Amino acid sequence: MGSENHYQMNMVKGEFGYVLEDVPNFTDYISDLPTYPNPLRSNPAYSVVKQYFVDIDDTVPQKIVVHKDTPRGVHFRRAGPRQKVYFASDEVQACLVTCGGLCPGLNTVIREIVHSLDCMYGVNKVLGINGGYRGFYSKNTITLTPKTVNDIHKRGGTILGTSRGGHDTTKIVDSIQDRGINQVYIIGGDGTQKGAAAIYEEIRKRGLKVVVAGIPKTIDNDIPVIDKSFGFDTAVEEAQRAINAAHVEAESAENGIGVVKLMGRYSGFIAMYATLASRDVDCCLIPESPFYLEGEGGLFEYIERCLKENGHMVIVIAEGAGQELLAAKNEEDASGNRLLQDIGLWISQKIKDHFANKLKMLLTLKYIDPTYMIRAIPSNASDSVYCTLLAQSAVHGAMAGYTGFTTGLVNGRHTFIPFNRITERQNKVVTTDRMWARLLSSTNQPSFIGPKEAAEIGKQKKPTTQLLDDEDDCTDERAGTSFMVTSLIGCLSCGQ
Ligand SMILES: Nc1ncnc2c1ncn2[C@@H]1O[C@H](COP(=O)(O)OP(=O)(O)O)[C@@H](O)[C@H]1O
Ligand SMILES: O=P(O)(O)OC[C@H]1O[C@](O)(COP(=O)(O)O)[C@@H](O)[C@@H]1O
Ligand SMILES: [Mg+2]
Repeated sequence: MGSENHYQMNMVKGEFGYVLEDVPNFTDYISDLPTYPNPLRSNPAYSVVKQYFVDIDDTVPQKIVVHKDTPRGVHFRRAGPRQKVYFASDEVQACLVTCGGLCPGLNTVIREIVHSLDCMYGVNKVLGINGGYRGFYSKNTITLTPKTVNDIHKRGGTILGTSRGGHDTTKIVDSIQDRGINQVYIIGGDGTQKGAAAIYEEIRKRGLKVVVAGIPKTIDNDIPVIDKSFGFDTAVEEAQRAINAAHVEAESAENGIGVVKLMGRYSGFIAMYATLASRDVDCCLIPESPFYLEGEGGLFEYIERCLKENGHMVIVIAEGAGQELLAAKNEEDASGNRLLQDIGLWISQKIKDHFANKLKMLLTLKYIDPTYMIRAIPSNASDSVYCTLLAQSAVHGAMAGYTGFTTGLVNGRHTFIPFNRITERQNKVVTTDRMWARLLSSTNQPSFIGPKEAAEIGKQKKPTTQLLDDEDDCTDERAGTSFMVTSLIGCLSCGQ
């Protein structure tokens, strides 16, 4: 076994190409810390469970489809309770913060962290940071108890409030130190996890016994490595209501077109899965698949054909799709995310103009943008269970002295993932994978790829049985996953 230590990740190499991308632990930078038996040993609910504690050597492979001669590949540390913990119950002062855009399930995660700390580890000092990162140094905290958070999972949004921008590492860590906080739970997306990594690094530089644990939140499902993010199922489900409405409107009019814009700044997962689930959608446009309007194989030609054949059609468009067709806005939000133009409005106008002016064809187009209605609802049943497990994993990891990690589901198993793995790239729909092919075959829409490009892609294609070794690689089975979308159609990221 060889090992390399970095601030954000400990890399352990074993036989047959085994690699463990391990998360940091207090023991990496603080010596002689006392440990305590895990209080769960005497918890009546859990003490009867056989093998309740996770073995120190348990790891989860990122790639689970293998050939007999393929290297074992990258593994992540399995989440779950450990025999020993690094905190006495009354020593813990925890805090929670939610950052970035809203997502169904935020309140569920908050509730479950507070409840897990209390019921599993006897921890009852938990603070809520108000209004995202800037709340650490500019707002009062709120006390969170099992009683005060008991019903919050039934509400959308976050009881703590959230914000973009305002990340000031020094001020945040000063505030953590001043308040005597030693467990920081940070719930947020890619930007938030980058901020969490910076906080962890500063804490480590100062040599503090303070855990930084991330819980990945992204309604767009744009965080890599994990099977999927909480709130995603809920968003796909809620999007059905908008698509149904668009379909009803379109079907009821002569040459009716329903256009629905769904979230997805850089990744079209919600649009793709909402389309696959609905079966009423005739065209799905996502950021990863550029499209064009005019000419052979273009969108206008396809719309004309749909209207001739069916008398109506439904188009789903992700908010980040086709941005290259619009004049760039060159504006950013407070977190540095590029502000997008309203592609739904733009495309609706283009379609109307084309059919009125060029084809002299009468059509009725209705445009629906349900973005904030979808984001604001509470998590559905499947996401709520997922939120609970993520929260419990974060608490188990923190109590066991792990830090600088994000909890996440990898191949249906809960794991601790180093921050840099989560923040180094974005998860995107791979349009050369099977899931996008399934979508194209279900809608019958054009691929918007010219014959020349298709030939190029064909040339690049690896043999179908070859296992992919690149980082976008994914696996066929989501072992043990009972989630609606994943278990029905396969892996969210690669479409297998
Ligand atoms: N590179 C970064 N370094 C430190 N903090 C960041 C970084 N990017 C974003 N943040 C902070 O993370 C928070 C949330 O980021 P944002 O991009 O709005 O949402 P999300 O986390 O959902 O992607 C903001 O407070 C922002 O200032
Ligand atoms: O209007 P806001 O709050 O800036 O949010 C809009 C953005 O939020 C999102 O829902 C996701 O944002 P996050 O980066 O916070 O996860 C995007 O789909 C959308 O572009
Ligand atoms: Mg983001």
